[in-house]
Amino acid sequence: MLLEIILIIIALCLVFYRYVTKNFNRWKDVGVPFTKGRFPYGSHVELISQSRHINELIREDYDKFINEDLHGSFFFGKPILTIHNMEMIKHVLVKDFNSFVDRNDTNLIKLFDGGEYDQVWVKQLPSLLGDEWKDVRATFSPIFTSGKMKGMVKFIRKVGESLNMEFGKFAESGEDFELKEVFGKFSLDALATCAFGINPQSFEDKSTIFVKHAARIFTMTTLDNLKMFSRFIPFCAELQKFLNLNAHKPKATKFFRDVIRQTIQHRRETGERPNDLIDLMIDCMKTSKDSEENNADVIDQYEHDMKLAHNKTKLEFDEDIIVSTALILLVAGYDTTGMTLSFMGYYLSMHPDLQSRLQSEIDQAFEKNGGKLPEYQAIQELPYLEMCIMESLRLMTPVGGLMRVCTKDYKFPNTHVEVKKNDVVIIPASGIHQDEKYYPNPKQFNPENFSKEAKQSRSPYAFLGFGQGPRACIGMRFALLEAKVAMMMVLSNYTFVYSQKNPDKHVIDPHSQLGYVKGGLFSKIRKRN
Ligand code: HEM
Repeated sequence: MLLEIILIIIALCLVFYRYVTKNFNRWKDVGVPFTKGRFPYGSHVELISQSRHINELIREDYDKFINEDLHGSFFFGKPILTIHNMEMIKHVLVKDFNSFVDRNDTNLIKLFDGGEYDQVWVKQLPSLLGDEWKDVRATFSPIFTSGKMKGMVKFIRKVGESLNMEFGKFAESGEDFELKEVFGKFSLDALATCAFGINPQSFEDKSTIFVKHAARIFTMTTLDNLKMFSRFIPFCAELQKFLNLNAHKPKATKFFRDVIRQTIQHRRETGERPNDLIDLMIDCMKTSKDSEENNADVIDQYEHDMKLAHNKTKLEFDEDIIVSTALILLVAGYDTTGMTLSFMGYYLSMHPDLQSRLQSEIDQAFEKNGGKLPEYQAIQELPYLEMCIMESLRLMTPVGGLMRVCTKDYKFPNTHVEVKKNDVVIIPASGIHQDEKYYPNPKQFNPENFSKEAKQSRSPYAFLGFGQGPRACIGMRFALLEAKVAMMMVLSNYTFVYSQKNPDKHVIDPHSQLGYVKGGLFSKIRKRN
């Protein structure tokens, strides 16, 4: 009996070994340069051991193959194709988008698919597939038109006042402070106010239940990783779903689901309508006129590329789609925006001359509006402010690699390169953003990289901070508005001053979901005269 058991275990191990390694010759066979795969993790054990951040690995691999059009690697047994060539990137993200609609393949989606609370995550925009994604994206895109964003300024300004009060305390004490701790609170409160109808008041009290559950959502423990990756083991995902087991922070997920359901119910019962993102989402569920609004809003090539040509197949969703969407707006927007503001504060503290140029632009805008924060349109007309935000995003890119899955076999035009259905394609944003072909002195903070002339002189696909094409960041306008309002309110009153507490060398914290700096980024702040 013992012998039979040992033989069965050996046979299972061999099957598993074969299952993982069966594609390890894939890139060699088609003549694509690649990083070798090793059993069981693929090309980068650091991703499993969590000793390096993916953004750094993407950048290093890009540099290793910098003169190539593309390179291959493996994640566990999955072949990954990383594309460097701008024309090929354009095909994946925009021109032949219909062959690369999804961000996950049906296997990767298993990571999210479990019990009742995991379902909230499976239904989210970033994970949805094919036509279902198109339906949801087309339904909710209208909430981010510039017309709708105008109405958000009042909510963001209110949270900006708390941000200024917090900075006032640091200016008085002269203390060094960690930038993301402060900007994170701003970003959380701004998003929660707009997407959940609740101001968590993070500046006043760190221990509110909303803040605690949000902190849990943004933390990934080793146990979380184990639960999630266990779903790669054959039949494990199906079993967990059958047993209603949840891998994605069920307590916090339940909390947010209940909050949003209660808010929707309250609005329905009372007719209250502050016109925040929740109201706009509820409206979107009722109307199908979104495409007209989108068209009216197209302003440049980026927006043009982002347009999704799709006739919705399913106009009615249940309320859970609002729950999932509100939660993903919080998750996708919180850290990205908090980090971007932190990087910007850090770079401005390092470059007092650039900071004072930005302050002059902002001061003039306030003066023109009688000392008050300008209206939406005037905020959009501050070029240097946007240049500084984009340059911060270029140098410290929160989403270091854009992911697409090939949804039908595809051959890149005028090349011999073919990708098969279910192959994963990565666009290495963190590598491209530091390539001197596109950005001279790429390690230097230089907002001039985003002057009109500089932008015209390089491919539009050389900047991928918000992604590109129909699957680009849906919240870009909201994020930029949030960042602009925050910086205008802060810089009109205060000046960032470089802190000696900053690390000499930036290492990206492998435990941060997006690429934030290990140990944090510090600044001091001084009240302006
Ligand atoms: C500076 C802040 C932000 C940055 C840098 C950022 C960046 C990105 C990037 C790179 C993507 C992937 C795009 C692609 O694959 O082509 C993305 C997707 C997404 N972002 Fe953002 N984002 C930010 C803020 C926000 C905000 C504030 C929201 C919501 C209000 C948001 C919601 C989303 C959603 C829902 C997706 C998935 C879109 C889809 O799959 O259709 N993001 N974001």
